[in-house]
Amino acid sequence: MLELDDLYLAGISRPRLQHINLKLTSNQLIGVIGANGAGKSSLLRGIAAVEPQLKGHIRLKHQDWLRLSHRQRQKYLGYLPQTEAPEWDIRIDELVNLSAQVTHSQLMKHLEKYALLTLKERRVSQVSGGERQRALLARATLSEPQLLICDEPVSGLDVAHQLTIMQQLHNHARTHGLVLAAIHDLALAARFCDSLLLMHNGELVQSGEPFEVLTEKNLAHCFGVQAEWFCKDNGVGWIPTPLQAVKD
Ligand SMILES: Nc1ncnc2c1ncn2[C@@H]1O[C@H](COP(=O)(O)OP(=O)(O)OP(=O)(O)O)[C@@H](O)[C@H]1O
Repeated sequence: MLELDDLYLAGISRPRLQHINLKLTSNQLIGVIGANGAGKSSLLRGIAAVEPQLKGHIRLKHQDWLRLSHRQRQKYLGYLPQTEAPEWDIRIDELVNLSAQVTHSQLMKHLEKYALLTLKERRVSQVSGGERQRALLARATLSEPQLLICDEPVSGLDVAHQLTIMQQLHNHARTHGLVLAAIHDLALAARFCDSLLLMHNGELVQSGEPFEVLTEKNLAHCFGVQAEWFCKDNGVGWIPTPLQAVKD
């Protein structure tokens, strides 16, 4: 469904993205992982076509994605940037329905799915950071996009909402297409994602099933930690330890 061919994005001291080649099939939830500054947002912004300096080729369903008009891309794309502070202090239901413009009953159903029904009449300035994050994700998914790109969709959410949102992203992938999400919580990524893309210094170090990627070697090289993993029922957890002693 999505093909990335030699993506490159220049940076200040080093390229933000280099030599990114990848083919992704539909109906998958793909987690993009890596340490701070690894290039996760750069990759997602590049695919969302909001990085004008990006070099290389992207094909979505065999179409030259970067050459489509903004309007043509909007038919396929839902994008939740890393930090989006809404420009207008509008009501939550207006914010969610800003781009898709669905019917009242469709909107209510969607607000319920994202636990926003009781907040729908509040203004953006009258909700918490996590509630606003849920509203922005609800906005990105309202048109049921075939390509959904979310930059840290669960950062700042409480644990119950993290689990709900990860399950919804998984369901979205199965029903509508491809979902790419940058995720810092590796246990959540391992539990819900079909595949992981591990970024380091602007390069794609490895892609594959979660525990093919979350190896001792990769965790040490890309995150500077060693890890002990444990699985119970359908949950996955880990205890990371820094490789270098923390200085006082
Ligand atoms: N506009 C920019 N111009 C030049 N370099 C940038 C720009 N934005 C980010 N960078 C640099 O590009 C590299 C990758 O940044 P990016 O935001 O993609 O990382 P990330 O993996 O998403 O990190 P984080 O987990 O901290 O959000 C970093 O070294 C960063 O300092």
